[in-house]
Amino acid sequence: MDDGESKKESRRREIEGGEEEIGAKQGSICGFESLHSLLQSSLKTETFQEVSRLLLGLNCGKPLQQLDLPDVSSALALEHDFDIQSYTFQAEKESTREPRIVRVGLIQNSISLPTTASILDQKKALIERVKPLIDAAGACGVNILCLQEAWMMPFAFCTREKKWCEFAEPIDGESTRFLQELAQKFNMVIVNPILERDVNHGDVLWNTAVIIGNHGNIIGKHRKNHIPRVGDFNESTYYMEGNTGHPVFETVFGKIGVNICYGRHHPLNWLAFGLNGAEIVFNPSATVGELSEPMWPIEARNAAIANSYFVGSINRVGTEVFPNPFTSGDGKPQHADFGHFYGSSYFSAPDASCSPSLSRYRSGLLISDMDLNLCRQLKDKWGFRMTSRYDMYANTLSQYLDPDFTPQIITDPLFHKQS
Ligand SMILES: NC(=O)NCCC(=O)O
Repeated sequence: MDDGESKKESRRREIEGGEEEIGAKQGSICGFESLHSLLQSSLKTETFQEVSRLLLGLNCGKPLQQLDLPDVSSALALEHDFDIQSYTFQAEKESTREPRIVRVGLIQNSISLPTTASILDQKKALIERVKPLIDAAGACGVNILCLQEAWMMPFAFCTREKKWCEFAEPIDGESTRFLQELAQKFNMVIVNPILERDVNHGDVLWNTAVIIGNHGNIIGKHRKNHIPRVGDFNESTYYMEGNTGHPVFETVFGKIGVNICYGRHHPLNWLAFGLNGAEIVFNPSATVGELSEPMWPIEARNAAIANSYFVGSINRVGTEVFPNPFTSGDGKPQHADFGHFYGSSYFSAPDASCSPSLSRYRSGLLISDMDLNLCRQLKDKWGFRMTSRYDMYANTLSQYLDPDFTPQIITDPLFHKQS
């Protein structure tokens, strides 16, 4: 048994005998931070390589390479207890275009204070939690960074209590001002997902992503298009479906769009960002294991393939407990937490490759270099835009929207006779 194999064997024994340790790490997968680390530690090297090829795909015919990060970022990760990982997606060399390599970062985090702390203290603690992760991204030269959905608050929408509306802030509010400084300092585009208070339109609320340019300027905003009405996701009690369409923001580092959380279940939402020319679409999310975990590794990856762009998927981590128990009309006993937010942020590429995901229970920073030339290379290879038959679907959709629509069903003439 070589050294690597014996380490794996002893880890396996540790896991098999270590139920206590497993239970102690709430949110772990059999004691591991992620499915990837479980497989890596549990399988023989060659078996793991083959499993990875099938699960994560290949980029330019090779497994995804890891990036070297500066020591300062690893030191920050150690000091502030966060997961940090980095990869690089390559493209084929072209004769007429230089590579367009951009370094992209995703941040997932847990809340820092209990939900019973004062709102001001909770916000301050979240800023303090996220700051070292952004500093690490800055030290690594990240060009575009995206935070998780409504990162400046606990995901309190399960409760339906209106006191949480106090977390809302205008587009140029506290979190934007905090990030504007860092955007300028690190020459970084930052996507800031917030609960927005629209002060110019009667103080209404939205679930919004503010796009901050690398000079600290506000480039624009996008409001969540699809609002969930599933399980404890009672967000429709707080805000309505967005009214900003599918904007793509042309930044100095590339064209980006933001498909906020539940929008990832809607293929047309992904499509519209693609039609508007997005090269990277971020999916800042807040979702829990019981509800959506089997969907998580599929939907964004499928969108990246179908639309020939990169996707950065982010989910918060941890279990958030609220002062008053709630129910959500699903017959379940009243409860005071939302379930476990399973993190697992990851990148997907247009060539069907994807990165391993971040921890299932720790805050983390995922960094990836991506050559944006890969988008057009995949369009040329697969021709999805050319073969898409949009005219046919436009027709079907407009027929469907007619109140007198009848589905196009051709019934077997023998079917009714048989029954
Ligand atoms: N935040 C949010 O939209 N969550 C909905 C649940 C899901 O889409 O998995």
